[in-house]
Amino acid sequence: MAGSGERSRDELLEEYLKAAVQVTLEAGQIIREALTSEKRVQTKSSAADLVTETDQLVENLIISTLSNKFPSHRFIGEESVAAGEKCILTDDPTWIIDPIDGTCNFVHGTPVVAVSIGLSVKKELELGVIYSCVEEKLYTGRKGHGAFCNGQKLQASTQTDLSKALILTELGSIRDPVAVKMLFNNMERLLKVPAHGIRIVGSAALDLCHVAAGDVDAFYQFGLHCWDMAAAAVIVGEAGGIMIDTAGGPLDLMSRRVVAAGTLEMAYQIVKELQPVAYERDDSTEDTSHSLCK
Ligand SMILES: O=P([O-])([O-])O[C@@H]1[C@@H](O)[C@H](O)[C@@H](O)[C@H](O)[C@@H]1O
Ligand SMILES: [Mg+2]
Ligand SMILES: [Mg+2]
Repeated sequence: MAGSGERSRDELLEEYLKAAVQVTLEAGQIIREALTSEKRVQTKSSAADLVTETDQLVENLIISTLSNKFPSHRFIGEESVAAGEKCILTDDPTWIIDPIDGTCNFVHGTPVVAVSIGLSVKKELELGVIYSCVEEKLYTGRKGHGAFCNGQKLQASTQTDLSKALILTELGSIRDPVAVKMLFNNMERLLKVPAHGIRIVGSAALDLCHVAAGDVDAFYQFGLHCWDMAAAAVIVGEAGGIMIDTAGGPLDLMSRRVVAAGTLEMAYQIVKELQPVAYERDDSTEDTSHSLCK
């Protein structure tokens, strides 16, 4: 039990959640105000993998704010990794940050953009905050304490039949013809079941918030990153949903692939239909660029 001077683990996690919410709302306002302004756009792993000065500014704001409050914490940020920082998870409290999820939407002024901040402690995802900046919907989840959207408790879908499912996915920023063909093949296989429908909104984090809210039945993607999934893994789990690997095993945060659903039965039916698209892991240190999608 913590002494009177020390805070309990529960109190610390509450403090971490509060700090994440505060900086997320601040970041969301910056993004909302910049949505329709002139942007300096650069590309990363492909001509469709975009980054703007707002992504970088927001990530710096989040990291500087949280590291000032919690100097012993570590950070995995999408744009810091793009600038060469390592994407390695240790036992230390680690914030996993996507400053703008939906940057392509942001570049085009499409109002489907989010900030996503997850926290891992001893390699366990403990809390997540995702802010849909234009809708002003704040999704939060803390392990063992439920998931909420603007304070309303979230409950994932109870649908167990793939032929009655509305599914979300994302195509990512890969434009290699073979990989694109494989991505469409997966959609075709699901539509042949037939699933009710497939939708693409351009933000994996917001897709996963829809799974947590129960207004879609499932989401899957090959090619997303740990920062797209970290916060959402807590929010979906706390809403009674499930996030697993596309091969059916437990979620592997660094694997670049995921199936999320309101029920395990739904997730397994999707796993059965999917053909794998191999991407280089987020934490990969070998040079596998010749054989895997980036
Ligand atoms: O880059 P970003 O906007 O943070 O994240 C986006 C992901 O949320 C989405 O799943 C993927 O399809 C896009 O290519 C992009 O990676
Ligand atoms: Mg993202
Ligand atoms: Mg991003």
